[in-house]
Amino acid sequence: METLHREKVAVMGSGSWGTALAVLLAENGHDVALWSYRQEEAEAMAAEGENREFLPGIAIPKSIQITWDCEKALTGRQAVVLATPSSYLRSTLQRFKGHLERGALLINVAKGLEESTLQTLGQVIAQECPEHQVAALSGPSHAEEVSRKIPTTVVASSASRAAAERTQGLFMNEYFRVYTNPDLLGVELGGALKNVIALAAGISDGLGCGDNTKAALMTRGITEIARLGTAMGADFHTFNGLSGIGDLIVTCTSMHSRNRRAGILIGQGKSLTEALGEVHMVVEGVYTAQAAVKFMERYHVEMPITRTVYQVLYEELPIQGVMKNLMEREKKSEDLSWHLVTEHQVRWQEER
Ligand SMILES: NC(=O)C1=CN([C@@H]2O[C@H](COP(=O)(O)OP(=O)(O)OC[C@H]3O[C@@H](n4cnc5c(N)ncnc54)[C@H](OP(=O)(O)O)[C@@H]3O)[C@@H](O)[C@H]2O)C=CC1
Ligand SMILES: O=C(CO)COP(=O)(O)O
Repeated sequence: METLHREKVAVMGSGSWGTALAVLLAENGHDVALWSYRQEEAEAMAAEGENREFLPGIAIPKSIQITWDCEKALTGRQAVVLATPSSYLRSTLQRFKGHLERGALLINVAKGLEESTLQTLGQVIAQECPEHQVAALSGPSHAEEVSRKIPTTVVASSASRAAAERTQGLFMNEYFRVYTNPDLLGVELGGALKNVIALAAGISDGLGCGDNTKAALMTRGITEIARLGTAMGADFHTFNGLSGIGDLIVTCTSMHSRNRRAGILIGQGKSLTEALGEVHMVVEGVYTAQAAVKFMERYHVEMPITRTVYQVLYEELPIQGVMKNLMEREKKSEDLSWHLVTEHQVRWQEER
């Protein structure tokens, strides 16, 4: 592996993902500050050398400066990793943007959509910090595995090639392989929307359905994600990549997935509140489902799995009705190539 360019990096958010990435960046030789929004959390991590609540068993190197003081975390740092849950991204940015260094690169690692504005997280960041370049790091990557150096691949995406390549260079090492991808919108949408499909996969497991059902949910799930994504202007091919189908596979199959675990509990008959309490960590799909329903209405696309999850979470669709809802819809054609579908349909029309 080529020698790394050492940078001063701030990781803003000390949940499981922020902590795992801070450890990875420090191991890559960077000078890292890890910011927690709560003083007690920062002090506990500093005293224990570990994030016992969100990433137990992983030693936090002493070289990492753990702090709850935004100014301390950001002063002199030219790369800033945004690792808070998506619902707190805007408020966190508003709290600390005054302390950002001029020209600092902002790298979002959260996965979600802002329901109140129907913006992607990249758009939220660009709106709050218009002077800064924005990148995203996304893909199949559970913190529990990355922090144990289990081989993992992700993508670094930005409208700016230089920003994507800089992000790639910051994170890449022998167990964490980073590809670049220029389609920031597609990368963000894949990362956010797969969480709703993972809730469906969990519900299916909780209901006692089988592998056939899971395969169906994953395949039709990526189809509906791509349908919305391409309607919004994302590149169809991105959904075949790590931040699309790759992340969907890991989230729908792994016991590390909080979305899948919450889905299993709901499928077993627990209420949303009970499921969230039991999982304890952030279950992004619960919030993304609300935004996704608004997006599908705005872009006039059908997303039956996402809509069904929304109905279970917010409209009291009985859990026994989930499969009926999906299986007994009207007959359909398996529309796979969104960029070609019009051409095929025209040909079919001509054949009639
Ligand atoms: N974990 C993973 O494997 C991966 C996560 N992600 C994404 O990373 C993002 C962060 O998730 P993750 O690290 O897993 O979250 P966790 O559930 O592990 O931790 C959530 C963190 O958010 C903190 N928090 C709570 N309220 C606020 C607030 N008002 N402002 C700021 N922070 C707050 C919590 O602190 P408190 O102790 O007070 O509750 C806690 O530190 C999510 O979007 C997730 O989808 C992406 C890839 C992998
Ligand atoms: O995005 C993730 C892995 O890539 C984390 O997924 P969960 O939030 O479902 O745990």
